Amino acid sequence: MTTATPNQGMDPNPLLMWQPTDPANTEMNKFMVYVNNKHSLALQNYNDLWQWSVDEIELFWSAVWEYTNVVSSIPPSGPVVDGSLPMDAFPAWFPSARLNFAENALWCKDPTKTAIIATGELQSKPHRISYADLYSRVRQCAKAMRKAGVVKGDRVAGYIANCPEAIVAMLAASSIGAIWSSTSPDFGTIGVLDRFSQIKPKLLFSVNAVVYNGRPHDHIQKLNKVLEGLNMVEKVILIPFVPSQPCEASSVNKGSTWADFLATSGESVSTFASSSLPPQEQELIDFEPLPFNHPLYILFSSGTTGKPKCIVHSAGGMLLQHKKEHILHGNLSSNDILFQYSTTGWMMWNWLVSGLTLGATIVLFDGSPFKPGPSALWDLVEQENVTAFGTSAKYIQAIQDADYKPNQHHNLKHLHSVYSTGSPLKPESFDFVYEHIKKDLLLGSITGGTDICSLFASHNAALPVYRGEIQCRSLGMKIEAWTAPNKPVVGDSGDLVCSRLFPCMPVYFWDDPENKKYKSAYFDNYQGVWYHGDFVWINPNTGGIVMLGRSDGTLNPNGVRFGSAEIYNIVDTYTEVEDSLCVGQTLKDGTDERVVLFLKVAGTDKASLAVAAKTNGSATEAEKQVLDAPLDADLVNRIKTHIRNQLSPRHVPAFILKTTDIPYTINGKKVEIAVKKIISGQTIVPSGTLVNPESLDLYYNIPELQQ
Ligand SMILES: CC(=O)CC(=O)SCCNC(=O)CCNC(=O)[C@H](O)C(C)(C)COP(=O)(O)OP(=O)(O)OC[C@H]1O[C@@H](n2cnc3c(N)ncnc32)[C@H](O)[C@@H]1OP(=O)(O)O
Repeated sequence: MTTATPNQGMDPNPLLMWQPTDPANTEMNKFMVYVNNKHSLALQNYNDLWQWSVDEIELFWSAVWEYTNVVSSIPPSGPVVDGSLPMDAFPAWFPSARLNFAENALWCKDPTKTAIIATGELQSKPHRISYADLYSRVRQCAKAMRKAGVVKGDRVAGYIANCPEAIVAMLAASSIGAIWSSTSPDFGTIGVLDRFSQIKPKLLFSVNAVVYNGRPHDHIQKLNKVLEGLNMVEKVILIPFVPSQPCEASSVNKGSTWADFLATSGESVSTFASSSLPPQEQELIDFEPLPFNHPLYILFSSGTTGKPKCIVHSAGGMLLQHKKEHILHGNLSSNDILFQYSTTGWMMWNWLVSGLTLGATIVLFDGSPFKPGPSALWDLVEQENVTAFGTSAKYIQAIQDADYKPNQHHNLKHLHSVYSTGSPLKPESFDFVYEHIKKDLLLGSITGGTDICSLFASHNAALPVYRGEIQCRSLGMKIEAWTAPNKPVVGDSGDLVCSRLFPCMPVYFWDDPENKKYKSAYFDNYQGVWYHGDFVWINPNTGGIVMLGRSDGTLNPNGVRFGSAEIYNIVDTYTEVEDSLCVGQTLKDGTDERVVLFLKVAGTDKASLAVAAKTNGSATEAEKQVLDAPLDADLVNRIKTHIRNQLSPRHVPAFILKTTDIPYTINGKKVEIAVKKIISGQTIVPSGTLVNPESLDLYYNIPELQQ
C-alpha cells in the first residue's frame, strides 16, 4: 500500500453548478421508494440508500434485478451470494438463475425502434438499425458462428472499428455463450498479439480499413501481420467498413467477407438485409440459458511487468451493473439516445452497448472527434437528438482550448446529460460545460475502469452537481479512502478501496488457474479488500468524490490507460539500450499527464564510466561527458516508430530522454512511482529499500520537463 498525497486544495464547500428540478421523479428516488416499501425501510436520502446498498448486498442486488427487469429463463430463487465471504473468495452470484446477455439486449418492446445509429469520420449519413433488424442480424450471425463450430466458452475476437457489425458479432457470440473480446484498429501487431495470443480466439472479426484524422488507413496489412501470430484463428471475417477501400476475402489468410459469412447461416441475406418483422414473428434466436457468472467479455489491462492481464467479466455482472448505472444513476430509459465516444478497445464501448438492455438507441461514432472540425460530434448530437452525451475530460479540454462553444452553434434542447471519463474533469471544465454547452444538464464525471468494466463513483440524476466533484459513490460499491488497513477517512485523501463483494468483479483472469495473478492485482495491498490503485478524496459535506491520480505506475495520457511493461517489451529489443524507465509526468494543473521514457544507453553504466574516467580524467568529468552527449536522434525515432507501429500511436511517449542510472529496489523492481513524483515536481525522501537511492537525484529539474 502507498501513502496518499496530501489533500492540498480540496474544497469541502464547492460551488453548486446544477440541481435536478424534480428529484422525486427520478428512477433513483423511485427505486428508494420501491425498496422502502418492499423491505419496510425508511431511507430518506441518497446517503441512506447507498449505506443500505452496501450493508445489505443480497437485498440490494436482488432489488436491482427486479426493478430493472432483467430477462431470465430461470429467475433467481434462494440465496443471491454468500455475503459473509471475503472478496477474494470470488463466490458465485445468483447461482440458481439462468440468463443470456444478448437476449437482454434484444428484448425491446418496440421492434420498429432504432437500436443503433452508426456513423463516423467521412461517412455521408448515419446508418440506422431497428431492434427487429438487429435481432435478425444477430440470429444470422449466431447461426453462422455455430456452423463455424463456435460453442459455449469459445473466444470470438474483434480487431475492429466501432461499427454495428462489432455489436452484432458480440451479441451473436454471447447468445451462444462464447466470450467476446475486442481491440481497436489503432493497435499495432504486438499490442494485439500480446492480448489475443493469450486468449486464443476461434474467429476474428475485422475491417478492411478505417478513417482517422481525415484519411483512410489500410487495415489489411496489419491484420495479416497479426494473423501470422494467431494460427489458432479458424476464420477471419472481413467487414467492408470503408467502402472506397478494397475488401477481398482472399486478401487475408482464412478470410471470408461479412456477407459470405452471414450466408453460411442458411438464411438469404444481403450485407444490410433489413427485417421489419418483430422478433416474435421472426425465427427465434437460440439463446443459451447461462449462469450469472458465465463469461461475457475479456478485457485487457497492462501493468508494469509481463503481458496484459486478461480480465474475464461475467454476463450477469455486466448486465446488472450497467442497468443499475444507466437506469438508476443516469435516469435513462428506452426513450433515450445515448452516445459515448469510444473505440472498441476501451470499456466505455461495452458500457455503451449495454444501453441496448434498456431498449434505448445507442449512437456509434468511429474516427477523430475533431474532423472535419470541432463541431463533428455536436452536429451529431443535434441531428440525432442525442439525450446523453459521453466523452472524455481530454475531449472537453480540447474543445475548450479550441475556443469552440457548442451552444453558439447548436440547438441542444434534447440533451439532458454529459458524461466525462478517462481522467479527472477539472473544475474549470465544469464552468465551461455549464457556460458553453448547456446550463440545465447533468454533468456526470464518472470513474471506474477496465478492471470492473463499469463505475465505482458516478453520476446521479437525483443529486446536485458540485464544481470539480464526481457526484457520488455508486450504489452497491462500498468504496472508501483508506490511509491504512481498515482506516477509512472522509475529508482526507487515501487509497481507493472497495471493501465488499460486488457482482461485476471479474470472474477470473484468463489462464490463471489458482487466481494468483487476480489476487496479486487487487488483493495484495489490503488483505481481501479490492485496492484499485487510485488516490481519492471524499467530501464530508457533499458526499462527492475527487480523484487525485494513480498510486501505481499505470500511465494515463489523454485518458488512455496502459502499463509501462508494454513499452519495456519494445525497448528491451534494442541492444543499444541497456535499461529504461517509463513513467507519467503529471501536468501542472494535475488533471492530465504525459509519458516520459528514460533510456540508459549501453556503455553508460557505472563500470563503463569508471573506465572512461581513467582515460578522461575525473569520474564526474566522464559522467558529465556521457550525460551531455545527446541521445542519438536516429535511435529515438526508431523507438518512436516501433512503438507507434507495434503498440499504437497513443502509446508513443511525449519525451524520450537520456539517463545514466535507473533506480531499483532490493527486490529488483524499477522504481517508477518515486520518479513520477520527482518529475511531477515533488521532493522525495528515498525509501530504504532502494539499491541506488542516489540515482533519484538524476530526475530532479530536468530542463525538457519544465514546460
Ligand atoms: C470509467 C473509466 O474510467 C473508463 C475509462 O477510462 S475508458 C477510457 C476512456 N478514455 C478515453 O475516452 C480517451 C480519451 N481520449 C481521446 O479520445 C483522444 O485522446 C482525444 C479524442 C481526446 C484526442 O484525439 P487526437 O488528438 O486525435 O489524439 P488521439 O486520438 O489520441 O490520436 C493519437 C494518434 O493516434 C492516431 N490514431 C488514432 N486512431 C487511429 C487509427 N484508427 N488509425 C490510425 N491512426 C490512429 C492519430 O492519427 C494520432 O496520430 P498522430 O500522433 O500522428 O497525430
